[in-house]
Amino acid sequence: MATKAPEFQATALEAIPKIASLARGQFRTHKTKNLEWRKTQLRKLYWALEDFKPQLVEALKSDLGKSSFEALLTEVDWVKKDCMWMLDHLDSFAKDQKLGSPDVPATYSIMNFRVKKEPLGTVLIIGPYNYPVQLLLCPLVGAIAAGCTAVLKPSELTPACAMWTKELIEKRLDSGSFSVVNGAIPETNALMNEKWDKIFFTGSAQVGSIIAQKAAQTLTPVVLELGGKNPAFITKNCSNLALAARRLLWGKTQNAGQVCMSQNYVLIDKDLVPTFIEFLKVAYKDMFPNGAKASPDLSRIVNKRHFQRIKKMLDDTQGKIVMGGELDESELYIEPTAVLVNSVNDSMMQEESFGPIFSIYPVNTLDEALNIANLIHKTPLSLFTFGNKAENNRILNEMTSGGATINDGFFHGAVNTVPFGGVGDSGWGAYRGKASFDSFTHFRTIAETPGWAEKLIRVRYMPYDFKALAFLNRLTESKPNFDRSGKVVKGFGYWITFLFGLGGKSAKGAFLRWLVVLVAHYLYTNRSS
Ligand SMILES: NC(=O)C1=CN([C@@H]2O[C@H](COP(=O)(O)OP(=O)(O)OC[C@H]3O[C@@H](n4cnc5c(N)ncnc54)[C@H](O)[C@@H]3O)[C@@H](O)[C@H]2O)C=CC1
Ligand SMILES: CC1=C(/C=C/C(C)=C/C=C/C(C)=C/C=C/C=C(C)/C=C/C=C(C)/C=C/C=C(\C)C(=O)O)C(C)(C)CCC1
Repeated sequence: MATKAPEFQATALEAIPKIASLARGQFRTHKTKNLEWRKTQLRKLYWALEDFKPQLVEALKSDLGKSSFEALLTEVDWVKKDCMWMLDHLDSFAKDQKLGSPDVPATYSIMNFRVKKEPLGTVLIIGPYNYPVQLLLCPLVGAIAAGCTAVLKPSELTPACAMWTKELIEKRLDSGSFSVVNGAIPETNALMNEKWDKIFFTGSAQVGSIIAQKAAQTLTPVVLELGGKNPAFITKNCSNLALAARRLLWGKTQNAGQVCMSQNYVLIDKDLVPTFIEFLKVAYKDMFPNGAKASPDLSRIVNKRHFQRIKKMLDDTQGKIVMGGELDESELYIEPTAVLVNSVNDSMMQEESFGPIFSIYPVNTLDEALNIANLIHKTPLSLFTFGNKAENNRILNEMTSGGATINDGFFHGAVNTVPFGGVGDSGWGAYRGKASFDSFTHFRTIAETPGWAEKLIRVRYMPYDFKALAFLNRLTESKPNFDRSGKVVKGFGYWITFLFGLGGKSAKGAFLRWLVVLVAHYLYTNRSS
């Protein structure tokens, strides 16, 4: 039986410097460098999540109206899987990486170049409200794996989750190495006044910019996982419009569309619009046979402020609601809603939805769709394509995004082991899978110069000797196979490479090469003078 979450309590401002200093002190003991120590923390986190599961599921219900199905699939079990995956791969990630060819030229191979994976140090992780467990604790898995100590700042908008997270981290993980500071802007500002070795921020672009500016003052590196106005493209060659409608509706129903990577708007060939709307309604009926409000699966909007923000987008639109449209503030309920619009300046195109609503914008051509999408937001977090192969490739080629899914809603972000991150103003850096480990790791290059090699490498010392330099260059410089206009020159080297590439590495290939050599030799020796 789950107990009710402790009442939300912000961490005392004067305690924050001590918490940060303790985490820094714990890092300086060097215990986190030990892989077994890190694994123990990951194992403890796994079991803490398992043991606090009922509390977290209930907290997600009370903070966001999240169903227990989603609470498990996308939050608690998600992070548990992350712990297990990291435990399985940590040894190989943390191992020194020997550097050889092509990184190290053969002439320097005696220096035993290698890359040592070092923890960055003590890091700050700031989380958003929409997936309060997953988006706070997955970065933590990366930080623990890399050997960092960490202070976490959950969103104050999900207070029950914030309080349980504090309890599970501080009761179960190494004391002082991992702490949770609860609170809002003053507490985050107090944290930002401390020196960190990295700040991992997930949230809005507006706050991300504040964090990045403050971090820049102390040259602290930041990862920013931000939002975006994400487009979906449906072309006239879309092979299954019903499936496109169903899958895009999914993107706006999970967590009531409070998913930073779900679509904001759909650019669709104008001839397909009426059928697409019909298919959306069919998919809606399938998912919510008794209406969305009665569904036990649909989350609620996190609070009145966000409810009003989403409602304003609907109030301000000049478009026509073609699916959904019901709102009930007393329940923070917003029905999955599609709005047919005809202007890029419409509120439904210009604002980030971050809720269960999206717009449909009819276009005449794919060129027009690409122009509009690039105009609305050039570097969104995601994009989705529903066209034929050539069109999908064209969209991916002509518009960038943090990640992308072909033929579905946000599936590229629905697997916990592949890298996830934004581009440009939708985010800096990536995590999940190995990227989580890398994100908190310093890749430190080490060289080791043997004493016996002194004579070989003395060219570097003064007084400089140009003859020795010329000799070194002969050994290390490669000749360009291109001329000043950038064209590849097919000289002797090219034909030799071509010849040796003929037929690949097989015996047949070797036979072919010798055949060419013999024929060339025969032709040369028997040429008419
Ligand atoms: N790329 C990604 O992985 C994700 C991005 N997001 C984005 O996050 C936003 C929604 O999440 P929110 O929690 O509302 O984001 P938010 O930016 O309002 O808050 C995020 C965190 O920053 C803190 N914060 C808020 N205002 C601050 C200030 N002035 N100074 C310092 N700290 C401050 C909050 O306490 C919270 O912990 C959306 O824009 C969404 O697109 C959300 C989830 C995932
Ligand atoms: C079981 C067998 C098979 C395979 C079955 C398959 C492929 C099942 C697929 C299940 C699917 C589609 C599950 C969908 C899961 C969606 C998830 C986990 C969504 C997660 C969303 C998240 C984490 C959201 C994050 C939000 C973020 C970051 C944000 O707001 O920014 C075979 C292979 C067919 C064989 C037989 C058995």
